[in-house]
Amino acid sequence: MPDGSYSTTDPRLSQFRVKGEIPVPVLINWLTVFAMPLLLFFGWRSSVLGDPITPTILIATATLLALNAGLYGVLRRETLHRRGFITLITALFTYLAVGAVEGGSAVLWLFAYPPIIFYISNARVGVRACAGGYAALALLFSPIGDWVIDSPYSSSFRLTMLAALGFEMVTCYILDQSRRRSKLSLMRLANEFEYAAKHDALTGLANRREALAQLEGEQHRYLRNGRPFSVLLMDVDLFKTINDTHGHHVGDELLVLVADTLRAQSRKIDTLSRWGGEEFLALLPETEPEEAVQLANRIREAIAGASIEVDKTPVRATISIGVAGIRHSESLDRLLQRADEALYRAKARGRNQACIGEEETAA
Ligand SMILES: Nc1nc2c(ncn2[C@@H]2O[C@H](COP(=O)(O)OP(=O)(O)OP(=O)(O)O)[C@@H](O)[C@H]2O)c(=O)[nH]1
Repeated sequence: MPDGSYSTTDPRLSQFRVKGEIPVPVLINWLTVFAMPLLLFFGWRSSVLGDPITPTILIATATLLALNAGLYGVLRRETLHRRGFITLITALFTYLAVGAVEGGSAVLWLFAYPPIIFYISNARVGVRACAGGYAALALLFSPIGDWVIDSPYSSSFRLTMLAALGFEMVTCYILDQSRRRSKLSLMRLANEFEYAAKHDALTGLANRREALAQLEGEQHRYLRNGRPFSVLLMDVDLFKTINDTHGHHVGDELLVLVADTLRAQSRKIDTLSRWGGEEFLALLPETEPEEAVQLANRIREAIAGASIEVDKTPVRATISIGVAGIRHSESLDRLLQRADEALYRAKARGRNQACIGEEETAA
């Protein structure tokens, strides 16, 4: 079944991109582009108004924001980019509030902080940044703040600002949680679809399409670095008789038993798949045909020894196996054809046997 472990969701969520969603680095760069003229304009305005510090702060912030974006363009380090941006805007907004820039009205820019911070960082960082910012503003607006700065803020402005900002932060948190939840369910759905597209519903083994994809991957590895691999093509013997005697549902149970036995007998690196109705294919990486035959016999014996109970009577199945190992630069079709021919021979020799391709032994 698909991996449903999404309890620590944030890192995986940020990697999972829903179509149409603005990527965080793109948003940061756009915000930087919009912020630069604003910062330069207000910097110029403050210098005209005779403020000695604000122009320097605003121009320095604009420069650092541009540098942060430029650095991302070169290094492509998303975390660095995001952290740089958060640090710069946090410092800027702190200065706007503490410095009471524009006669104190610049503190209104704080309303831009919660939506940005929740979008570009994970929920934990968003909550911490907003709670920290809110506490700092409450402190600034308290009598303690009045000792520190010559505050231009009226008491009604302070009250409204704190209430409105608190309201906005809570709303942003709720919306962000909802966005994350819907993203999470999309992610689960995508995972389930991907699983269903690659696996057989009855046995849970890889399906034929996935097996072919794995075979192609293994063949590329073989052509690149010469690592051999083998395949086992397996077919349940006289399966029609089992179905006819006990019913289709018992046939299905036996297929599940065969799949479970295959899983128990093979290695982690092997790919097991349901190749067709009662046919299975095992892809055995880094395995010479001789070793593959040994494994095939182990599987065959294990399956012959396993049973399901029908009306208190054990019902068993046996399988026949065709073994083939990749040779020279042959195609996958040829390899599978040789495995099929070997399987045919195993059936012809009386079933419940593993046969290796004849050319294999001669090679
Ligand atoms: N229960 C069940 N039966 C299936 C499934 N898929 C295919 N089959 C049956 O598998 C049987 C395959 O029969 P045959 O191809 O005639 O071969 P066989 O009876 O296994 O005989 P040999 O292969 O010669 O040993 C058919 O009766 C199919 O209906 C499935 O998913 N569930």
